[in-house]
Formats: sequence, C-alpha cells, structure tokens
Amino acid sequence: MDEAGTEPVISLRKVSAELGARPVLRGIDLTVGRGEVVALLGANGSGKSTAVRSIIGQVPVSSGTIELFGTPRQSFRDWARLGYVPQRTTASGGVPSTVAEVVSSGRLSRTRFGAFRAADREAVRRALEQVGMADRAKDSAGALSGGQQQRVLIARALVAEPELLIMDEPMAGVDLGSQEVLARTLRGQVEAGTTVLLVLHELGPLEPLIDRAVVLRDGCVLHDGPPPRALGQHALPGHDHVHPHAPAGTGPIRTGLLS
Ligand SMILES: Nc1ncnc2c1ncn2[C@@H]1O[C@H](COP(=O)(O)OP(=O)(O)OP(=O)(O)O)[C@@H](O)[C@H]1O
Repeated sequence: MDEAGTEPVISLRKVSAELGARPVLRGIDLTVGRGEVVALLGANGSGKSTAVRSIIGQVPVSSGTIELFGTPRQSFRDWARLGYVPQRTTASGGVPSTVAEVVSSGRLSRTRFGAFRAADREAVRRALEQVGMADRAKDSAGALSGGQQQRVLIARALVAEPELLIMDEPMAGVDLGSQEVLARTLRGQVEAGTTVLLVLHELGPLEPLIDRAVVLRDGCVLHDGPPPRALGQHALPGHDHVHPHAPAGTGPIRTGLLS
C-alpha cells in the first residue's frame, strides 16, 4: 500500500499513441487518485478505449509516461492489484466454459502455482453473488444474455479483489435490471475504497458515484473536472454517439458529449 496516500494510482503524462498511421492519443494527461472514481467520456472514436488499453499495456505509446501505483508501466508486475473489464466481447470467447470457470480464470493471479484452495472457491462464489449470478455458476457462459455475460466479466475482474478497477463501457448493451445490479456492485466496491476508472458514453445510473470526469475529443483532453451536468442528460441536440453494440436500427443515442 502507498504509505503517503497521495500518490496517484494511475498517472498518464503527455501520452501519445498511434494505431496504424493514425494519431489516436495526442498528448493526454490523466491522473486517478486512490479511492477516486473517474469517468472517461467522449464521442465515438475520441480515444477512450485506446487510453485505457494503453494503461494496461495493450497499446504501445509513442511518447509520454504512464505510471501504475507509482511504478512506470514497463516495470509494473503486480497485475493482481488491477481488475480490467474489456469492452464487451462474449464472456465465453467461443470456448465452452461455465460461468464459474470464467470467473475462476480471474483468480489465477491470486493462487499459488494455479492451485485452487477453499478460499479461492469462496472468492468465486462471493464475486458471483455480488453480481447476482450465484445460481448460474454451472451454466455455460455462452448461453447467457449480453447483460448476464457482462455481469460475469465484472465478477471475473472482482474475484481477485483488485485495488483498481478499469472498466470499458460496462453498461453498454446491458438491460435495466443488470444495470441496476452493476451500479449496486460498483457502489459496494467504491465504499470499500476501490479506485475506479470507467469508460462511459453517458453517466446514467452511475452518475452519483462519479467524482470526476475526463472528456476526450480527437485524442486530446477537453475537460477534466466535475462531471459536466449536461453530459448525462442527452441535452445537446446534434451531439450524437452511436454505440457499437446498439442493436441495428436503433439509431444514434444522443448523449450531448461535447463532440
Ligand atoms: N486497431 C486499430 N487500427 C487503426 N485504428 C484504430 C484501431 N483501433 C481503433 N482505431 C481508431 O482509433 C480511434 C479511437 O478509437 P477508440 O476505440 O479508442 O475510441 P473510443 O473513444 O473508445 O470510441 P467508442 O466510443 O466508439 O468505443 C478511432 O478513430 C478508431 O477508428
């Protein structure tokens, strides 16, 4: 643990990244302090996913520095301290596995030599309970609805009891019931002191939990401060965000994301 209590959990300074020949992040600064809940907002293609993927090392940066828990990302090894929920793909990944198996995979970083003990099995049960999926543990992950799969992916991130949770659009394509479960789960995490960085396309039901919002536009930070009021309320006509997971034919979702 950080003795001083002031060291940021995530720190990006002047980070730039290119995908192919395209500059996607253009010198962004982003700091997340211990216990903070920060929303990363912005229009489609503004660089939100690329920013979080650069933090976890999935996207190389061309300049700037990234630190996790005060350690330069290149030398950071303590990945069990971090839980990551990617932008939703299927929880089963095409491989037939049960809900309990998917969640157990998130616990490997906490086991000794991969051997599961009673405490690990208990952690899996608890994580599934947190997301309201304890009764589905033996079901095939591929047979679940999108919202249920998202709950399983969140349980997989929580099962290692991370200090930092990074989630890429956790509410995307998730039904109202699951959204409420996820908001409640996240509230529990925040109350327990977990630091959270969330990519969102609107604040929605998570708004009361958000301490600060960072809005990206075209790979640059447009706003860093209190969550802009208008952002959650679909307020500004003409500022559309088309969600990649939106069912065909639903049209753009208006979010007023200063795009
Ligand atoms: N593998 C890739 N190769 C080239 N360009 C890419 C690649 N992945 C993403 N991009 C481009 O990078 C830009 C930023 O993408 P990114 O996914 O970070 O945006 P985002 O803000 O998360 O968008 P969304 O809200 O749609 O998820 C987009 O213009 C996108 O087309």
